[in-house]
Amino acid sequence: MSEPAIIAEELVYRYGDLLAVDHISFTVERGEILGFLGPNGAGKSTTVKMLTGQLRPVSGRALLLGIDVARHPKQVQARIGVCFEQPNLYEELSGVENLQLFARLFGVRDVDLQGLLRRVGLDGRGTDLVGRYSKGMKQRLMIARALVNRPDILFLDEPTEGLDPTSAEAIRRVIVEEQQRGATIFLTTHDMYEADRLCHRVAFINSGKIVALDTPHNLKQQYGKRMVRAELVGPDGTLYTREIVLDRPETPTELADLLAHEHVVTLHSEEATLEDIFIRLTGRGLA
Ligand SMILES: Nc1ncnc2c1ncn2[C@@H]1O[C@H](COP(=O)(O)OP(=O)(O)OP(=O)(O)O)[C@@H](O)[C@H]1O
Repeated sequence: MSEPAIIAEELVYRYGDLLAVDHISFTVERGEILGFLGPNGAGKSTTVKMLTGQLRPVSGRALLLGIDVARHPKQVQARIGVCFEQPNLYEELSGVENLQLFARLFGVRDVDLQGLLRRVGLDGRGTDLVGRYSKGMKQRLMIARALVNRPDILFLDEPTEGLDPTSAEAIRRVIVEEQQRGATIFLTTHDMYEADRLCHRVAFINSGKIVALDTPHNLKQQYGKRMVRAELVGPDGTLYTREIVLDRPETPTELADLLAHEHVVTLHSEEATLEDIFIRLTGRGLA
């Protein structure tokens, strides 16, 4: 079996007295989509900066594709794609010129830039100056740029935030296509629905620590409550609802009573969302 795409071993980072990342360890397998979820200030960007060689950990080690990032940042950077934080595009150049510049930087020759623009929904706009692009267009160009060197690992920060639903869906499609090509995706997001849909596993990060890391399914099984919500009609004809929590010893009797003695109009099963679970684990929301 090939070695994992990412190994983080006891990573620590401080800004002065502030412990921003507190002994974080995890592994991401090749071809996996890992969601990295946490509220503002949790330490997500700082972790990514250590993984991508932009910050040197105070202690601990990051290995990408088996290479020690702090020792060989250039070697690692040639094999990854990063779309993170503030747009750093050349506004006085066109979209396609920005991509060409990046391709030259990486010594990539045979890349289909028009194809890349098409994938992020910027076909027909490649010759426009980036300075005239909207915020969402710049974001999509940054994603295209991160793909220029056909990266083995793709780091994406909130890739669909602020995009209209059609563009957001196009970007999610690109993420899945990249994964199918064999790339590993490290996806930072606040969007639990997106994480649930796209990610094989999600890590919850809070105050510089990973508080849970598992598949969305397992997290829901382990921490979430499944329930049945029934809409009922009372004797006087008014509608009311009742919730029955599943997976408890008394559940079968409660459900049988409900069906035998009440007038049930609708019956729906519901499971906890990742957001519910995050709140349960940390006492705070993701916003
Ligand atoms: N350059 C810096 N100097 C000092 N403190 C910083 C710096 N960058 C980040 N921090 C602090 O480190 C902590 C972690 O920040 P980080 O940017 O890693 O969080 P984040 O999870 O990426 O947040 P967001 O979702 O807002 O991007 C925060 O308390 C933040 O204020």
